[in-house]
Amino acid sequence: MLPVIVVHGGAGHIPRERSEKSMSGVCYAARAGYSLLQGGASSMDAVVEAVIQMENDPHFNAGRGSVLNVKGDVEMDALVMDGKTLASGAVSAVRNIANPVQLARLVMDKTSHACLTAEGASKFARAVGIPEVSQESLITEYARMRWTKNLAPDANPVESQMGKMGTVGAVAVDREGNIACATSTGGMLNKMEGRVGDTPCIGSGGYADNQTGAVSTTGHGEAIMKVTLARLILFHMEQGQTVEAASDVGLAYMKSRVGGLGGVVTVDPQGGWGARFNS
Ligand SMILES: NC(=O)C[C@H](N)C(=O)O
Repeated sequence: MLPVIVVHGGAGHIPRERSEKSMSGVCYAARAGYSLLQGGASSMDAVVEAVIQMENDPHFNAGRGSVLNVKGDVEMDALVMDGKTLASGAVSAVRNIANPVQLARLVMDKTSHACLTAEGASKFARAVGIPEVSQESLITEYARMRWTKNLAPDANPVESQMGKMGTVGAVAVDREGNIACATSTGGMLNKMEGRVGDTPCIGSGGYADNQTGAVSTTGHGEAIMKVTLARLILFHMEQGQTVEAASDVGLAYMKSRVGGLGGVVTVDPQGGWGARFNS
């Protein structure tokens, strides 16, 4: 079958001066993943490659460019899931690495666990030879500026969170019909130290199942977790809804039930795809 990849760079408000760079960043990532798929690579290889490209791009809230926590530090979450075996790997609250999605994949491939967190994740990264990078190298001037602005007494927390939804993710179906998802984020601006969002939690930040499809989510993590948004959308697809309808129903439920805003990219096993948001 013809392979498909769909990527997202978050569903928040993008300031006009950053929109061109965000657009070219997602296009570049989609092309990088798609050229692997065209060469016969697996959907897992493709989604990881696409997400690495966006983690390396400072215009997104993932890897370099991540938002800062309350202490002004970067702590990142990432997830991968393989729809053939339902294997998954994740890292949460991890520091000092450039590509958390790569580490999430190694958790899946090289451990018997589904998620490693904080210092344990860093130790694992060292053990498998992932180079350590300085916190400074992950922090952009823009992230620092938003953090400082958010500390001001007249800051508008709703406005500043909406600007911070540039989590990245991808879903893909390869030539063999295997499906995968990957999601990576710096989380929410000003989050508490150690806060873990939806992104590394299977069913919330993403889900992939060859029998139904795959979803990668972005938005307010605490709301996404309340409704397990990715799995909820796949449930509606199992009930016969199209990719787009199921995505809209899931997002609408999150909004009406818990007031949550966000966005998703979704694929089905036939290569049908959707990119929907309510933010
Ligand atoms: N930008 C985002 O999508 C944030 C992410 N979902 C989180 O809550 O950590």
